[in-house]
Amino acid sequence: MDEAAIREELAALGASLFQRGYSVGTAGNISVRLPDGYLMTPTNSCLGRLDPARISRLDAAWNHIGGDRPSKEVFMHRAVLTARPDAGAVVHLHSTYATAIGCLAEPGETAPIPPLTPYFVMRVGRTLPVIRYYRPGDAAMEAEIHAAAKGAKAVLLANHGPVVSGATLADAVAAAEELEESARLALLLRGANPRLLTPAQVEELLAAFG
Ligand SMILES: O=C(O)[C@@H](O)C(=O)COP(=O)(O)O
Ligand SMILES: [Zn+2]
Repeated sequence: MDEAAIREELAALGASLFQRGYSVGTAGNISVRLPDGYLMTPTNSCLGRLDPARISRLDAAWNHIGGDRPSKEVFMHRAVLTARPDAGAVVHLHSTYATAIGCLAEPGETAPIPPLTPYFVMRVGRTLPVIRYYRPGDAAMEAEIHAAAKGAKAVLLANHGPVVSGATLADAVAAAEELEESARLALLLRGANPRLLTPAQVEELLAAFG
């Protein structure tokens, strides 16, 4: 896919997330890896109304070289995309249920959402490290997210929201949606002692789809 097509896809998927309530106002940001740099949603932009031509362009060293000023979360996205060379995109949301889990979980926890359904394991994996609270845009978050993302497709920022990677932009968006629905299920079933997938069932899924 050429850059123009990726810009169009980014705007279309941002709008889709926004229209279905995964993002409200100007919350959230998305980045996509290119052969010679990155695309990133502009700071203070609404995911529902992205103009493909104004999406921020960064070079391979993460310098802003075109489009509107990039998201203040460059450090967050750089942390994941440098930790995971196979990742092609990163989606950060303030989606309600995942963020609620991020307000309940303790920083350092690695599985704040239990393995309730196969698709969560297939899309997000076995672990979802909880990163301690940092002010949005704080460069200090980069090292902790980078270390955690080496072993996890997604991380959960305490009192802030999820950061999800995928091989492609479509994969990252699908994983972010699945994470949100799994968080919703987990909260719905909180205290109800639901049956979880067994470790052997999780292993089987990871071997087949991980
Ligand atoms: O929570 C925040 O402030 C940011 O993480 C965010 O979601 C939106 O920031 P920008 O991408 O800079 O608009
Ligand atoms: Zn945010």
